Amino acid sequence: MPDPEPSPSQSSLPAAASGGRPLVPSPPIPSAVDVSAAEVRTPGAGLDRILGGPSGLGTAGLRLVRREEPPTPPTLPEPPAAAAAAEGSPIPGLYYHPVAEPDPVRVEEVGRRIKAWALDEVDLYPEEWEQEFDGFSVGRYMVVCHPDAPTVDHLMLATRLMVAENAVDDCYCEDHGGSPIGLGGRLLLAHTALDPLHTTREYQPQWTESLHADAPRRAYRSAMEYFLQVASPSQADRFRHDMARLHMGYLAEAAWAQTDHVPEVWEYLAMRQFNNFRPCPTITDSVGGYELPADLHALPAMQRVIALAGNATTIVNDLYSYTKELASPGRHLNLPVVIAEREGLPDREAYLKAIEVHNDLMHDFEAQATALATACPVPSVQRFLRGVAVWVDGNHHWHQTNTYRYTLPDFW
Ligand SMILES: CC(C)=CCC/C(C)=C(\C)COP(=O)(O)OP(=O)(O)O
Ligand SMILES: [Mg+2]
Repeated sequence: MPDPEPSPSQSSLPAAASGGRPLVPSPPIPSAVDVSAAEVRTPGAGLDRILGGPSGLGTAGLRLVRREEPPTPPTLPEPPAAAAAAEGSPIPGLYYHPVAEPDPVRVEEVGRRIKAWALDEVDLYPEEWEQEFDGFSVGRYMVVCHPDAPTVDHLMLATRLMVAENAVDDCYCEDHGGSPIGLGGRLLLAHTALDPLHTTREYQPQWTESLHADAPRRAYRSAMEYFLQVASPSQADRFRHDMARLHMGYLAEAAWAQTDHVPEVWEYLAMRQFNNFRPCPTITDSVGGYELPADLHALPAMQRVIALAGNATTIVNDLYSYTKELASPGRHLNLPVVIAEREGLPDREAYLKAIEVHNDLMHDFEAQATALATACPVPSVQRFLRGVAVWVDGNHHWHQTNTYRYTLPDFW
């Protein structure tokens, strides 16, 4: 992967590991000073065991202190007057953190390279979809979500995967030929582009050929091939697991659409925990050029932080895409729509309640992340938590400023 690297005018993270200040005025990870002990689950005994390392005969070399530490990230920039420059308005009452504008040099380079990949390497879309592809502004999205990526090559890992994930959603599930009918089969076969089929010599070639059969599979296959050049086996496996979660969420949404079923609010939230941005923030270490070890990623406290972060980012999408989804054919479920239907609230009240749900998720995410960062003073954990928090903030920024795609309802 060649990298004519534009000099980043923005980079960050983690405040703790770099000794610098955070790029965004976001939660004080890893300082837990403002979190009441009653609100936060203490990371459990599993953490003590991992931090202590194995204790049996001959295990001294396996202790946590022997882990390779993440590289020190680049120097932090001056905080810009970013929010003022951003297009689009934030949702009134939404709890979020403003971020620095993404480095325009990186945005342009990622935008140039992703278009070349889409057109020349995976033949992603027909000419008529070009405006929509450009309007998605995936370069801006990924640069703002990964300010600590050491190179544009690293950013491209996230960018290709983001485009591929959206191609699957659009072409298999939603408004570019998607349908709930037959979705399970399509998703499973596409999933094999991430998690390969191991079969007999007779059938292997047909499977290999199938990975070129449509744009979603070409995109998944290629994006994963690049990702595997950088990700460790456990990072790759983490990603596959998160993608399986995502596909399960798509299937539940589709099943409800097929029978025009509106789930209860908690059931909708359960579906949306799977049909979720989670696979994007959880590659923050691969994109940052370091690794959160598998046993630390698997900690229940880390899993809770990741789930809360993913849920907050995804409800942000429900809120910003509300009018787009109301205008789409049929009934498109999102949190305000489900609250209105299931709790008998007027649209505006339901929307305002959905904002509160989002804000509660954000506060809980920050409290749990702070508690974990305090309990687990390991540089890769600190940096990963910071990376997830910045992804959450960058995701909000992209939704707020993507006025090509999203418009706020007239509720204020
Ligand atoms: C990038 C990625 C992993 C996406 C998976 C789930 C997904 C498509 C979203 C969380 C976005 O939700 P939605 O389909 O409602 O998107 P738009 O509102 O149409 O932008
Ligand atoms: Mg949406």
